[in-house]
Amino acid sequence: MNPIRRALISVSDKNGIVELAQKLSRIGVEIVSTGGTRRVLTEAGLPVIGVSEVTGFPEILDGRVKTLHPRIHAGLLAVRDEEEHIRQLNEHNIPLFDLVVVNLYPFEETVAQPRVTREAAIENIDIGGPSMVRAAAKNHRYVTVVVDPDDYGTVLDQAAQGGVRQETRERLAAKAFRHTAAYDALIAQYLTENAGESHPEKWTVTFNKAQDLRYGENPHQPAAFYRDPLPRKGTLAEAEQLHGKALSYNNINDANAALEIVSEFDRPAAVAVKHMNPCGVGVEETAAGAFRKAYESDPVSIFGGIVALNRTVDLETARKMKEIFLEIVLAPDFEEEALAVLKEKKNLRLLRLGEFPDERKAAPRIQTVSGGALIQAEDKKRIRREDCTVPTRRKPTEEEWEQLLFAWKVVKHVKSNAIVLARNSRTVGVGAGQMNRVGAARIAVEQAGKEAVGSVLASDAFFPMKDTVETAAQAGVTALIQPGGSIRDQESIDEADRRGLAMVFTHTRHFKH
Ligand SMILES: NC(=O)c1ncn([C@@H]2O[C@H](COP(=O)(O)O)[C@@H](O)[C@H]2O)c1NC=O
Repeated sequence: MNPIRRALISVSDKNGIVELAQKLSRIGVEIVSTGGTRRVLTEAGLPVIGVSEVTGFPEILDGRVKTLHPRIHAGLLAVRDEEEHIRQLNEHNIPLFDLVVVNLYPFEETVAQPRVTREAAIENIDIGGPSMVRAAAKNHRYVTVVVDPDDYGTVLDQAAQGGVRQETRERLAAKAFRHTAAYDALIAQYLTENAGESHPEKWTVTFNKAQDLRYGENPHQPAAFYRDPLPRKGTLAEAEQLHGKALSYNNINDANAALEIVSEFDRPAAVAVKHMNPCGVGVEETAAGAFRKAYESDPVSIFGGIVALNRTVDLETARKMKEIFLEIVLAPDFEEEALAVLKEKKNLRLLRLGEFPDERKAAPRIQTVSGGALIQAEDKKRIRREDCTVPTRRKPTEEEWEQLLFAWKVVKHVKSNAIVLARNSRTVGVGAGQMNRVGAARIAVEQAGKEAVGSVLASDAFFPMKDTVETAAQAGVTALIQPGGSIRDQESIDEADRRGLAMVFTHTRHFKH
């Protein structure tokens, strides 16, 4: 147990600080503070020593230098069991600090503001605060460090009982280093993004915990959801849950997949997702029409699915949704009557995105692997008709072009190897995550059944052989879209020509694993 005799308090966010200082003062703790903090405490009638009185030096450079002084840092870092350290402190008349209470300049809040200037951001980089926190945390054998008001109570209780326990000091030191590491990571992230660097030599992003989850992908896997400290409008992490049970790990993952797919479309679109793959996607003139199409795509798989819309959910759509069992409905907004209808379903989770920006900031994709991490840019590439070439004799009709580009947007989000069959702006068959391409095609064709006739087929990567063209043709598919680029492209082109199919090359691959 380490008794608290002297505390160094320097906080930007002054909430709760007067109460803490009052209680410390009551148990006989001497308080030393920086300018603004001292003023607040003095105004509350507390006896406080100014940092300048300890350092014998004024706070200068608009506060850029206040606690950065040997008379502060020696008092934090001295090893108290080392005679020589104590002798040196005595020689220079340096006081020891037993407790450091610091919260830092609000860098996160500053850069979260919409039109923050670089100057404002830089001025909110705290230097003296993290130095004190790190010094105290390093020397936690003797010093207690507090960076979070949630810990005031524990420290006060223990201080009142004679001193702060070792395990508390260790826990608070770890928390302090997490705090300064996250603080610096955000500064590094801000400056790195501003410098336009995408894959720097060190990867130092930080996330704040949004919520604990009951478990991860399976009940024996502990899990939590973390959010980017910077506001990313229109993202899942920013969505507001309006109703229903708490989200699970799999819910969040699936909802994210649904959001990514529905964001591809400018026209009203609805997407139903199961296990990270779309089981139904529909585009129509209205939200209700889009949802009806997504439902008709695969009325079996949508059961227990996650549905995302890129338009406000209206009463008509809500009524249709209510007829089936869904886990989540995610949309930019809900009309009041629609909300009332959907809320009748006790467990249905309703997520409001607020806005639905056309171009969201691409977030890097991080995949941990044994001993490391793979980091890549998000696949934000969108294909336009002008990007494509048509190697077959027959060119797609206007209707086929529309359906091919629709299917292409969907196949981009299906796990590889991926094949999507579409007709009338809705999916009719999805073959996902197969180990060979023709296998995915067969699944999609089988699922489509009669609806394969007159449909189009999209493939996320090139045809290594002509077998997918054969499978498609036999099922009644009339046009195909694929990246092209196989050394055996000509065989697929010849096969398509022989059967009168139109084929489009996008020259872009959309693997998704
Ligand atoms: N420069 C310094 O020596 C310094 N020492 C402490 N600070 C910060 O100043 C803030 C408190 O200032 P004040 O008590 O004057 O309101 C705290 O967020 C603290 O982390 C400093 N400010 C920035 O680096």
